[in-house]
Amino acid sequence: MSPASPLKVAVTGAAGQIGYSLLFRLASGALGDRPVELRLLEITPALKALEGVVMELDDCAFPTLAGVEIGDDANAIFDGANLALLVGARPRGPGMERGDLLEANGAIFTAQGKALNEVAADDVRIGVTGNPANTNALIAMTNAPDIPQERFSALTRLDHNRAISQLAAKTGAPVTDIKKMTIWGNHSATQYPDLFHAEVGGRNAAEVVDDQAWLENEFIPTVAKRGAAIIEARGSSSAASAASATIDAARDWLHGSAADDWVSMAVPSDGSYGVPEGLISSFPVTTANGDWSIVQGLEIDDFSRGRIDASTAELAEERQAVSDLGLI
Ligand SMILES: NC(=O)c1ccc[n+]([C@@H]2O[C@H](COP(=O)([O-])OP(=O)(O)OC[C@H]3O[C@@H](n4cnc5c(N)ncnc54)[C@H](O)[C@@H]3O)[C@@H](O)[C@H]2O)c1
Ligand SMILES: O=C(O)C[C@H](O)C(=O)O
Repeated sequence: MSPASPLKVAVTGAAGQIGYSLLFRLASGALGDRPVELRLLEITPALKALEGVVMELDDCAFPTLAGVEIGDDANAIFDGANLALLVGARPRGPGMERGDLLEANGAIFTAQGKALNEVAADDVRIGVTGNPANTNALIAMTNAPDIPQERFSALTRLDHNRAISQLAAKTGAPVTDIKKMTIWGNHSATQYPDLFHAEVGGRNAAEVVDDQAWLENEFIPTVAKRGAAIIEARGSSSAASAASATIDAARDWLHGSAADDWVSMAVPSDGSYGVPEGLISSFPVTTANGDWSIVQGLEIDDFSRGRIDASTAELAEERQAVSDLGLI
């Protein structure tokens, strides 16, 4: 493919809340100057609403938008996709955990994994935002045996960004001074936002904060339960911030992370840091040339070990549950 040809970006759930923010960012150049062709998948009853969103996209006259195709057939929409952002899924409501969505959303990712396997471009990268994101990514990956496993990831960048923001507020540092944040494990209440390897202005974040009680009783729960707090406040789940994190993750995956930093991505484990192989778990990663690699050699103390193990145990339970449902 020549560099000037449009990047074909497939987005599922395009008529939903996240879609309403995400599409306009993608179309206006958030992934770079290369024109994008949007390929938007929805369920049949939502196509009319999606037509309205496309009218709005047209009305923006974005120079970087090379075309838009919409439809309810995954095999047609994913055809030739270089990037697939799997957002479409039922969101949780008040009082639900993300794991409650496993059965409802599992079937979607089985079918979409199969369709991607059939028709996506050879260089496709697949980012899963729809919840429960890690296990949905596992389902899609397992149902797409011809696509290399490292092309699948699930979104923990929103948690990563939330953690940066909370640490910035605590220390008074600008977000640009905060580096090497890590989210480990599942995009769920068991996730482990790790300050022991993060830096504030080049200094170790846990030492700068020097307050284990804040770290345990405020920082970790605030980040891990932020999704629920937003649902409680807004009456519906995070949308613009989720779209923004989806863009951050895709941009860094395609174009590379900063030399002095790393990002959090949920990727298939190779057994690093004792995370069982094959689980899609969040790790600190660097990205370059469209590939990610897990940052190696970090020391994990007993506190962090316990937190990582708890979240990966939940991922193993989710894997068992979807296996029992015949989805993988
Ligand atoms: N990983 C994260 O950080 C994160 C953050 C926020 C939200 N989410 C999740 O993202 C998902 C979408 O959230 P939302 O607020 O946009 O929800 P929404 O209900 O507003 O939109 C979801 C859209 O998906 C569509 N859809 C359903 N089944 C589909 C299918 N088989 N194919 C294509 N489209 C389909 C629906 O018609 C709907 O338009 C939810 O699962 C939510 O929990 C994840
Ligand atoms: O919490 C949710 O259900 C939505 C999303 O995963 C979030 O973290 O905001």
